[in-house]
Amino acid sequence: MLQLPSAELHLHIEGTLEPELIFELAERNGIALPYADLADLRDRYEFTDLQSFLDLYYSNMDVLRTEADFADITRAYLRRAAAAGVRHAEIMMDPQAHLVRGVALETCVNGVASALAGSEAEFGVSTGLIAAFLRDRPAGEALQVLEELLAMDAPIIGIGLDSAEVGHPPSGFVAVYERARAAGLRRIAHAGEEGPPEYVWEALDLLGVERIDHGIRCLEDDALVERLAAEQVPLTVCPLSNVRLRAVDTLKDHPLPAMLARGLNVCVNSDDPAYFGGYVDDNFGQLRETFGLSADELATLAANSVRSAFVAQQRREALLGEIEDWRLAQG
Ligand SMILES: Nc1ncnc2[nH]cnc12
Ligand SMILES: [Zn+2]
Repeated sequence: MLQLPSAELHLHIEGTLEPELIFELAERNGIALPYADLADLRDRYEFTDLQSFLDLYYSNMDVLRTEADFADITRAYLRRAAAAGVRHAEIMMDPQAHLVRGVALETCVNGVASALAGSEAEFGVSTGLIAAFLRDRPAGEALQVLEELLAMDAPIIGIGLDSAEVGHPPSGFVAVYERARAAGLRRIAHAGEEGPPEYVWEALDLLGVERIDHGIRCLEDDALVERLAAEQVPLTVCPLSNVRLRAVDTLKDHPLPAMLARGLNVCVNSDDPAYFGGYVDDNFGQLRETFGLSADELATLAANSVRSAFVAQQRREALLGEIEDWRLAQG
């Protein structure tokens, strides 16, 4: 296993729900699953686009009911991420996906947060929690949930924007991002995964985001590439996700090498590892195999992740030191 120290900046906690845990939680909560068995569930992990994945992702979340469920899924991710070399994780959660099912905000936030609180001691992984809003639901609902998160003093460091991208541009969420900025929160958004380069421009110019999640379609717009490179805007790229959601045909066709060649600030992430065939070490490993990346190039990708993290300077420097030690140890 490739144990490159890195920061994982693009990870949906609900996307770490492994098939075995789905069955375990269903039994614990007395829920009848619409699958005959594990094999039947696994057979459904074939996606044609983002929406075909989202349908299964939202459906499987139904097993998450109690604070303990949210704590367990988070602890399972942290254990696996630590084994993958992740030393800092900024974790998105989708509060609206739980609220619409009748699960209280406190239940999901406190469950995830309780696991994160013990993460450094238990797994050596520092963490941050990011509330992501669903762009295919009304912006007014997102603003109301943000107000509730602020009122309950939820331990979030920032906000994000995810779910079905095409037809739901960032421009609809200006008020949400303005409120987050005023509250001192960090701001990121998915853009340019399936959506056009215009959505990346909007995320930067209208929402004031500090990082772009995915951003791979920026390559269709030279002026945008120049802007992203000049400002070194972090792009949290998820190679195995892009293959499984058919944004690219195969990993060989992935634009990551082209993005690096254009001087973009790219890092590697797993997005929804339980659904896309791998955690961050699998992403690094398959990139290395496919593109013949050198230890120096892998270390650059890892250093990009640490430099792009919302983390204290002292922690950042310690992690950069670990990456340099890893690079030197590769010979
Ligand atoms: N890859 C992805 N794109 C948009 N929304 C998501 N929610 C979970 N994973 C996502
Ligand atoms: Zn994502």
